[in-house]
Amino acid sequence: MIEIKNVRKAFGEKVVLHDVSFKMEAGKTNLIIGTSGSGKTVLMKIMIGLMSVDNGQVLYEGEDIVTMDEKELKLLRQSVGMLFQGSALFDSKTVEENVMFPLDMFTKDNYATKLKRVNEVLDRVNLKDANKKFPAEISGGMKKRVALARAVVQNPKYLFCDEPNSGLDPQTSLVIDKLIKEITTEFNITTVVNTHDMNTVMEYGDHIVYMYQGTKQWEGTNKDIIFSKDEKLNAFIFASEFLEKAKEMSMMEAEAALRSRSGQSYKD
Ligand SMILES: Nc1ncnc2c1ncn2[C@@H]1O[C@H](COP(=O)(O)OP(=O)(O)OP(=O)(O)O)[C@@H](O)[C@H]1O
Repeated sequence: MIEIKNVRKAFGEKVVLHDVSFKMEAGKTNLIIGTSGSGKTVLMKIMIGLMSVDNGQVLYEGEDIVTMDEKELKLLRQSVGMLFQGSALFDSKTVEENVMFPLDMFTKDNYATKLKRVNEVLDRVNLKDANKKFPAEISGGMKKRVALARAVVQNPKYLFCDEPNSGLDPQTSLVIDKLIKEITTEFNITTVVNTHDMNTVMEYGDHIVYMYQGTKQWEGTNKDIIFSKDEKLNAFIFASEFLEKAKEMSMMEAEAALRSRSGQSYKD
């Protein structure tokens, strides 16, 4: 579990995070959502220890990373996997070499052991027979899967995904979301996803933190969102007519279910 407690961050006079607190639990897809400039990226960088805080704590299983030195942070980062926007693969390395990179960096395993692990994770993201291909030779969705394989190759306890669906079509996005969700549950990872994708929010939002102008405006699950009365959250989530309609329909269905449970007819 990762817990953020009373985190404040300012750049000069400008406060970009005001007293933010929340918990991200293991085995859950924890999402951070919010409009552009609301502080999601800064929050993510702080959670990974790439940016300092002015105030507050960032606790990994109760251990505050704010007070850790570089050596302790480096050790912690070995249990953290990261999936960046745009995949961030090395163009001059093959798929296999890209996925093996963290093992080359952080382990002393021999090649056969590393290759076995690489093949396991490539298999897990449904990417067999792509080992010798270069990033330029594969699709955007495949690149994301390679990047995900690389992010989990060291069996991380924590997984950070920054806009994992950026640049992908809706169907491929769903494949990536599903994989992230499955891997999170399967290996009981504390996964934190920074996303703008409403499909992800509705489908995989086990726990959602909505950021508004540097404050945590709302927190809940994808099911709670449907019934939320928070005007700022609603304006953000139901900005499209399609989602507004979906909300209305869900409300009607829920109402009908409640009425039938209490013995009333839906036509009442
Ligand atoms: N290094 C920095 N120096 C000064 N201001 C910064 C810095 N990094 C971020 N900010 C400011 O902090 C605020 C929050 O930025 P952040 O990148 O976290 O937003 P975001 O919610 O991730 O936006 P987006 O969805 O567009 O990526 C913005 O006003 C931004 O200009």
